[in-house]
Amino acid sequence: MKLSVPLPQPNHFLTSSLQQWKRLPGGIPPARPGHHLDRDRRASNVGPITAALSLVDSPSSFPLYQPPPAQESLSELEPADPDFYKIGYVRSMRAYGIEFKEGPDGFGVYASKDVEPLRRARVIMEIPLELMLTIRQKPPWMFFPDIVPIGHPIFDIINSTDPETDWDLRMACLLLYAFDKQDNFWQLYGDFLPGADECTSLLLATEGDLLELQDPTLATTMKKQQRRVLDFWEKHWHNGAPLKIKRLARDPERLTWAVSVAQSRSIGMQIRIGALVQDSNMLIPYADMLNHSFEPNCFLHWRFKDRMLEVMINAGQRIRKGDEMTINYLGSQKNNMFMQRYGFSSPVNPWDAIEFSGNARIHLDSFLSVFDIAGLPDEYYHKSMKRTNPLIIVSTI
Ligand SMILES: C[S@@+](CC[C@H](N)C(=O)[O-])C[C@H]1O[C@@H](n2cnc3c(N)ncnc32)[C@H](O)[C@@H]1O
Repeated sequence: MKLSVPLPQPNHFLTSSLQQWKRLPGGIPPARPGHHLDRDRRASNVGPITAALSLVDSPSSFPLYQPPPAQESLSELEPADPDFYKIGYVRSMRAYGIEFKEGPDGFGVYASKDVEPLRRARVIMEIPLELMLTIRQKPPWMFFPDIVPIGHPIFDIINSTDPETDWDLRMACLLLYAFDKQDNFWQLYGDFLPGADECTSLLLATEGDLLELQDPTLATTMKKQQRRVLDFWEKHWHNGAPLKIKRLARDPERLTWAVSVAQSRSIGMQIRIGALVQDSNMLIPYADMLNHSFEPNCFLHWRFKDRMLEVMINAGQRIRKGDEMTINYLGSQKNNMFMQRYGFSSPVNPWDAIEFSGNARIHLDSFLSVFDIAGLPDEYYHKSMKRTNPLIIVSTI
């Protein structure tokens, strides 16, 4: 009999280090301890990046966030210049009524005020395209913003990847390149990303950790994935590689960390740039702080007209101050898929089924109620079939 039941959550990866994170005034995530880059040095290099945090309690002193002098409401947003990226103008990220802080699942996004249910979805974050790392899913590879110059050797490395399977390697290359590129926003944002010791991704797990999963199939899959990343590093980061490649990932651990960030924080999305609709992989700063729920109160929406990613509260959703804002990462996937990509599983995953050796597939809920298993958390007993919340709604405006 083959059982597929929720795996234990590997929160031990997170808990010890998370205790050290302190909330700054204004609810802005502080830089994580032990981050790999020198924040002060980079802060002095990066001039034009700002984040407008309307409705957040109070401004933070962290240089990444320079709130505007006056508070703005949604109706007062200035129209965006459609050519902003051509002229190099960097727009701000804006947040409304939320704060970023530490919670049981690492950093998360929390409501800083009550929100009454509205008939229409309501914006809580706006993130402009030029702050994201975006790469087209099919060749010819295109990047937004166009940070990789054609002649740069990282472009050849990206070009060598398998278009079908290696989106995460491409994104990791782009991320490492962005960290290295002078004045790039990601040099600052890197301080907000979890370090290798904080990331729950199983790509970073030791052999012993993988054995503890008690899921040989998942352990084998993860070992193959670790090998794939290592092979990629050995192929491109060899002794003869140019210095500008070598310094991006001096050791394989650095590349593995970047791939785990790519896997656990990026999303696939269809965006329209000009007349072209592009399937893209995107790392979206600030939105990547949203944790997962099977009953999310938010969703992501791409606003075509000014190339903004909006995080929106579901229409009709009541929010209480302090509630965590969540999205559904994968829709109707089982826990092994969540474990594989994000390094966590959920005891309330409505899509996890118990498989028997015959043809029968019994939903976990039915199994638990039929056999009246006692002593399990209440969450196991929920009966309602969850609706699938689409992660992204692409506007047709
Ligand atoms: C996109 S990031 C979200 C922000 C992250 N919590 C942080 O500290 O930066 C995804 C990671 O958050 C954690 N996470 C998100 N949702 C979770 C959940 N429902 N249960 C446990 N961990 C979760 C996992 O470590 C996952 O790999």
